[in-house]
Amino acid sequence: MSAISPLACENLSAVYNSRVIFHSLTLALKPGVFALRGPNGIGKSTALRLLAGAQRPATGQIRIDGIDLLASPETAKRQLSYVPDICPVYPFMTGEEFLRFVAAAKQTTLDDTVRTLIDTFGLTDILRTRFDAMSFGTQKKIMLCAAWIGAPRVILLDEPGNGLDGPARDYLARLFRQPDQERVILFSTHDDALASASDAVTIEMQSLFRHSEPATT
Ligand SMILES: Nc1ncnc2c1ncn2[C@@H]1O[C@H](COP(=O)(O)OP(=O)(O)OP(=O)(O)O)[C@@H](O)[C@H]1O
Repeated sequence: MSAISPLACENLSAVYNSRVIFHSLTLALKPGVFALRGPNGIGKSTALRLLAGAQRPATGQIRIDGIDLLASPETAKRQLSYVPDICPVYPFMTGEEFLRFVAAAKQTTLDDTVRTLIDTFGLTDILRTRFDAMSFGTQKKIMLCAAWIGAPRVILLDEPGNGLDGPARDYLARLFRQPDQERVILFSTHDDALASASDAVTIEMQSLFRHSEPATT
């Protein structure tokens, strides 16, 4: 196993319109599955957006598999997948087109792992449907399948159980339980059942702030 932490950050801070949401957020995760927990407004979604490179931190450093995400975003993002809670909609694409688009962007193909995910989520027939004709939960399942494309070392999921039916949530928990010696999965959730069924290590958001209390709403 590589000694480099797949996901690490130091002194991250997030500021919206000069309001500090948090600062000094620091972590270094070994491979495993981690549930990011904390009250509404503490900054879980914001932290995941920063770690995914979808939003620039006001200060701090992020390393994906040892690569500086802010200095070398394209290289770092090859080892990273991120599924936000509200997924961006690709109205004119079918599910299959979207998955192939992501695979092409990652210079790979849809491997057996992804095909198994598609099959188990029951998506095979609906892959020919356009996004704008899919339910929220179906869109979410396709985005989750996309997260596994290219076997990234870091998968960041914001409330991955939201919108999923019971069997799909159970499957997600089973998927999280599969040991992977190389990968970090970090997901935020308010769903106690998903957190415990997935055997995830709980990370309280509060514990990541080194020097001060975060702002909450
Ligand atoms: N785009 C934005 N502009 C201004 N403020 C924002 C923005 N996004 C989030 N915030 C604020 O940042 C704080 C943290 O929000 P965030 O969504 O990261 O929290 P959270 O822990 O994920 O909350 P929840 O559990 O409700 O999903 C909140 O006070 C929120 O109002």
